[in-house]
Amino acid sequence: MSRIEDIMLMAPVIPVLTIEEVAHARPIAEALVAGGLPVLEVTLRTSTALDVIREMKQVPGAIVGAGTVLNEYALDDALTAGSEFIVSPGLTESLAKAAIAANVPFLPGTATPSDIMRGLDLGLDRFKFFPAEANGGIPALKAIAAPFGSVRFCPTGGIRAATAPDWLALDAVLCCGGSWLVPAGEPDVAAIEAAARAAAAFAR
Ligand SMILES: O=C(O)C(=O)C[C@H](O)[C@H](O)COP(=O)(O)O
Repeated sequence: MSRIEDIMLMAPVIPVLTIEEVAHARPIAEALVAGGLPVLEVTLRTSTALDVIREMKQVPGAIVGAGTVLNEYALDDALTAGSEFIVSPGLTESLAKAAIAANVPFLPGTATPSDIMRGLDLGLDRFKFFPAEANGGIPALKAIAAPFGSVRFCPTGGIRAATAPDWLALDAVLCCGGSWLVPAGEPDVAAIEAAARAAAAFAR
């Protein structure tokens, strides 16, 4: 089993976190881990993201990765901050080769059969399906995955608590990602833990 698959199987949902305030990092990570979601994707969409990764890594049980990794430079920054896995919205050969060379679990985004074939050529077979809902939702992933029997996905983008179980019911889906667990603003840790607990209980 690849190491990215190990991470994908740790919980049914990977919270996608865009956090502005470094002070929010630990309480949010603690609430998610307490609720049963240890795998945390911190998007590199804020100037604070690398510090957020460093803070979250202090939380026992958290497996902290970087999302929105767009190129090799962002990959280097993410690894220096201690990211334990790397997520990208897309798949470029330069980023994929750098991630493989760095020996870090890597989940690149795919939206089409050609994306998947480029990934397979590079030796990858676990992908994000992004943007999951806007790209046609469950019927699209079913159709796109059909020719690729052993490929597995983490759909992300537009998925919410009410729709995640339907995605998780697909054979091609190992887990799904989403930002719904942690709304923007001052964190309500009780609500985050409750949302995590509900998500952690989703069957797959
Ligand atoms: O930043 C990235 O690397 C992305 O690929 C985008 C995120 O995965 C989605 O924005 C999450 O989608 P929502 O759950 O609909 O908010």
